Amino acid sequence: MSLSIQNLHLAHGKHVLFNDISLPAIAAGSLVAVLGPNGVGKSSLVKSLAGIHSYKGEAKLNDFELSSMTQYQRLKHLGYVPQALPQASSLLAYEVVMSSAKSLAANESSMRITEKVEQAFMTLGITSLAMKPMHKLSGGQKQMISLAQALVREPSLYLLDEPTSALDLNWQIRVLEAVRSEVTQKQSIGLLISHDINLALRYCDQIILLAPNELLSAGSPMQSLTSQNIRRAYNVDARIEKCSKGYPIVLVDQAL
Ligand SMILES: Nc1ncnc2c1ncn2[C@@H]1O[C@H](COP(=O)(O)OP(=O)(O)OP(=O)(O)O)[C@@H](O)[C@H]1O
Repeated sequence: MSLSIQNLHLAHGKHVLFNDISLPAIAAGSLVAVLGPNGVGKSSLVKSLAGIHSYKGEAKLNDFELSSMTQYQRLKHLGYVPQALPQASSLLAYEVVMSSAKSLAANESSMRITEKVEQAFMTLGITSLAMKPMHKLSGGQKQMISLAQALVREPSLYLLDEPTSALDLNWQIRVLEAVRSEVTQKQSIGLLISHDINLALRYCDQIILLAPNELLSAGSPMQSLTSQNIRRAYNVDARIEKCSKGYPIVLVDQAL
């Protein structure tokens, strides 16, 4: 499986976000960070791939043009986790994840669906939330249920719009380790929008770095996140160092 994006043009009416962006092919098993400053078009890019906004150009999962997919094919192949948290309701978290699993599973036994739902809660380490009503969950807990709704459908392509923005330090690591291992084990592909460069450096194979109207770089984390590129994208002076555990980290010296 691979994701290919060629000559992509994204706009909201007359407001052009990107013109003619092409990326190196993204292979199965890759987790790819989409980074860049506020308002640059990260969510718009992912929403376009998810079928929420239109695009011009080519965005293919294998040979399948994403914009030509039916609603059912999108449900089957794409795991979109939006920035917005799921709605508060009296439904149990378990029921919310179950309904996501059932939306696809016409040919699966109810025992198999139940196994998948339980597995999604276990993968994320959130079984203690399963029997809680959605309106009693915190923001971060709701965010994890939103991710469980995507995981349970075992998509080929995850489109994750800041999936750890509401999570504390411990849960950010646990959730990203779960996503990383899911993508590797199932040989799916993940696009992960984030403002946390250090998490992206730690968990992603590739980084797409965006600046206004421009793809600054797309490649390995160390290729993409040079001081020069970070400066151009975010207007800050920054250094890439290694922490005592050997992970690369970005240290910001000052905003310019
Ligand atoms: N539905 C829409 N209609 C018109 N303009 C939009 C729409 N959605 C987003 N925009 C505009 O497109 C630009 C990119 O927005 P987008 O949400 O994609 O940015 P982003 O990089 O994800 O930002 P952030 O990091 O702040 O979440 C912004 O200028 C925004 O105002």
